[in-house]
Amino acid sequence: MNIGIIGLGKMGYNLALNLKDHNHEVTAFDKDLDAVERIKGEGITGVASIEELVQNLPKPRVVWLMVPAGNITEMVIEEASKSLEAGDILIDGGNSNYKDSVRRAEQLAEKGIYFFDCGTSGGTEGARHGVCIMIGGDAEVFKSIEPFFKDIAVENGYLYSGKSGSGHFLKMVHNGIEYGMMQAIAEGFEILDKSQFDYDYEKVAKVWNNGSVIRSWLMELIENAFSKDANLSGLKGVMHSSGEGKWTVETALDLQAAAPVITMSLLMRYRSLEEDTFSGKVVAALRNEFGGHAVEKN
Ligand SMILES: O=C(O)[C@H](O)[C@@H](O)[C@H](O)[C@H](O)COP(=O)(O)O
Repeated sequence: MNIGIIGLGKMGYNLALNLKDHNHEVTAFDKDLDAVERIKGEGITGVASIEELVQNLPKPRVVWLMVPAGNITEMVIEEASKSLEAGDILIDGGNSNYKDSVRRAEQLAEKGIYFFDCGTSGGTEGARHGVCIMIGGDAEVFKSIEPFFKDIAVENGYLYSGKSGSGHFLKMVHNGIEYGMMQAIAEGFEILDKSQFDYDYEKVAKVWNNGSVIRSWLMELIENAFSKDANLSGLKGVMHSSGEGKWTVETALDLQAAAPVITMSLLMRYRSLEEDTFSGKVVAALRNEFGGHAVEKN
């Protein structure tokens, strides 16, 4: 089958190769023309514009976006929708906010274009060799593109989750869970690190990965990280976030769903971005005022 890929970053590039491995005819575009040149070297058709990509595909066209969520996705969809026609299919495989996906599906439907919001998990390795995908959009049209998902996903690794928005909503909650799981693992190692015992963290992660209740891919990844840097001393404990955790917490609040673990793990990420905090100074000052407790000064 034919498919166009827009966005040849780490995820898009690997997805394009994964699709090609499964004998799909891939046409690829990225504004970084070096990436286009590189993928041509892999035997994939590379083009110099979105318009050319659309023209290169047989109708009804299937175009998969793999670009950063937010403004870039918005601009690329606007650009692609100028060339796409009624009956064509646009898949957003990025981490878009589900509310944007609901709106985009409605706007594109006015032109007869089918939009699928597609949460893609598994990192770059997953994109290359077997991904996990959650897909929202038209149930009937989904059947026509299901072979793509079946081919590039791991076994049982794709789900048609329902109407537009449901794919990105599911991915958002998945990422919220990811925040909480990572934070719990991190806190466990923090306690070990502050204890009187002298643990080898790589070995700890390894033993936990063999038969324990908390064995997991995340534990394997941290085992791997400890194997490269035994105490992670080369890293700063600064935890950035790209929005999905925040949206999960906002959604939980809107729905009055109690989600303390995910919420706290998001707040820990924000806290990690600051060297010192004003709130900390305020509490220190209050303790000093009412109890004469010691403060540390700059
Ligand atoms: O399932 C996945 O493969 C991940 O969830 C991925 O999609 C995520 O976007 C990034 O790992 C960063 O997310 P944060 O920047 O929010 O931590």
